[in-house]
Amino acid sequence: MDFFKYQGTGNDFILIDDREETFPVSQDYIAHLCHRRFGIGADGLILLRNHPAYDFRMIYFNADGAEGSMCGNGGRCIVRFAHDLGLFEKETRFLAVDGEHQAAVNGDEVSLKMNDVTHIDQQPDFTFLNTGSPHYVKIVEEVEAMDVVAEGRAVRYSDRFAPGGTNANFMEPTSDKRLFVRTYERGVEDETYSCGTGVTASALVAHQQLGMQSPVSIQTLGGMLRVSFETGEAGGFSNVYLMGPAVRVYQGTIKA
Ligand SMILES: N[C@H](CCC[C@H](N)C(=O)O)C(=O)O
Repeated sequence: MDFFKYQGTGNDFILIDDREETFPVSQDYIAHLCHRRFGIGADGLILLRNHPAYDFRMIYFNADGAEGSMCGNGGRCIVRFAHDLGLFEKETRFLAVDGEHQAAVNGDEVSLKMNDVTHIDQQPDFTFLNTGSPHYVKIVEEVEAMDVVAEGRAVRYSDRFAPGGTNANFMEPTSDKRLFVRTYERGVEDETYSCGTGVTASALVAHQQLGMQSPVSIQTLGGMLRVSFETGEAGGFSNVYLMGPAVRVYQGTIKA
């Protein structure tokens, strides 16, 4: 079976063209393929399937092999993959676990429209919101020096977010238009180099809490992303876009 490897700001994914629907979906098998020692190695695996009403359908699995909620960087990578497969030229519409997404390719950049965000749970020392996946966002100082794995894991497994858990983002404003964000990802159970839905959540929190204006630039361990948005009804957000590079890095064959 052929596979392709893509990455978007260092969030890396195995992409499979599964339009024939022959991929043997099983949690153990997907976890094995994503394993960085025994497998190909990736933060997640994504199947591209046909859909009668859309250019394609995205089915996303976290590195632990379980089907995940929406993945923003994975969404940008599958758009690049569909473009490489010749499924569209400049703009596309596809279906993911959280509904319809529009996207566009422009050189190395892929811009992905995210779902509107209506409900934001503002607590005294953190914010919780869903940008396709659940995200805890905390504003911190010296994010580069933090132990993101230890602190993120404590949040992820805390009673507050049981039983589903959450992704955990730690963000530091570095100018009036810029953030540095680090993310502990549930389902990978580690810090990743970048998390698209997490960066999106962080930008919206930066607007709400710090008055940061769209577009917000976000530095991650794996590179720069941008998020643009409009403020909607009753404190919500609409026309939310996640933008940044997404590229193919190699291709190969999975041993039968
Ligand atoms: N890396 C992803 C997030 C995956 C979500 C996953 N960790 C979950 O909560 O199921 C992103 O770029 O948005």
